Amino acid sequence: MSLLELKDLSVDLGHRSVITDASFAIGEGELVGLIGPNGAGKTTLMRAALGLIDAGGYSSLGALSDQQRAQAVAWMPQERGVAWPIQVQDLVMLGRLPHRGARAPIHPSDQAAVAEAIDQVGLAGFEQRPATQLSAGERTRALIARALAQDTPLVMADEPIAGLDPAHQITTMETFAGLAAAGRSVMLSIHDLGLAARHCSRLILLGERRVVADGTPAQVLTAEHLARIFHIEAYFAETEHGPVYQSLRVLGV
Ligand SMILES: Nc1ncnc2c1ncn2[C@@H]1O[C@H](COP(=O)(O)OP(=O)(O)OP(=O)(O)O)[C@@H](O)[C@H]1O
Repeated sequence: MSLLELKDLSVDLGHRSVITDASFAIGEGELVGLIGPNGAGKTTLMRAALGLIDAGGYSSLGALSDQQRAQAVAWMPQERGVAWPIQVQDLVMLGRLPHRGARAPIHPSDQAAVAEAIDQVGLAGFEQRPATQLSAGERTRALIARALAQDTPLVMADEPIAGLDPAHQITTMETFAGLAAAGRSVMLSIHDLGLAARHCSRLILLGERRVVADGTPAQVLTAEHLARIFHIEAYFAETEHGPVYQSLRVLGV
């Protein structure tokens, strides 16, 4: 079953074409890394898929009501600001709103989902801390927890591991891989191609205003794609530790 289907999705911003004719589907059990240089259109593609900005073509999420969409997909935007001193447990509980409604009492299953999500991001003990008193990385993890607590078939996250320390980058990717193993799916934009290669089951490469490649890390992180789209040379190998990727040098410099 497709959790997201895009057909010929096209976006113009400021009278400029940003994405043309993006078509792909995300099924159950996938961890999809959306990669591409700065400005390639990763955020734009995800926001258009969610129906947050106008786009041509078709997104399967586009026709859903706000509540249906919030039950189908958890969205973690790139902005990490929390404007008021809400406690971490209450911030994460906001992820339960699509299921219980704003006025319904909190059910033990909501509390269990929140506690599990807080534990998954390593914030146990921070439940009553105001989110405004967290470090940037801790706040990012609280927002990941809010998306996890939403308990949706699909999670879409814009650079969720940016700013996290190495251990939390790995545990976050492992948490996402765990969701995929359980039949849910995650699509995240990501600049760390090493972690993308290691943890994602599939990569979608954006460049030249379109989907340039879509496949396994080995199929997408080819020398030709890296040179043409990222202007870099890199090392990539399937090893006993799994896929290993390292950017080496900028080409033409
Ligand atoms: N409101 C806007 N009006 C005009 N152009 C915009 C607008 N928002 C974004 N853009 C442009 O659209 C292009 C795609 O931006 P987008 O944020 O989707 O890229 P990205 O791949 O997510 O980049 P990054 O890796 O830097 O986060 C960029 O060239 C950007 O300058």
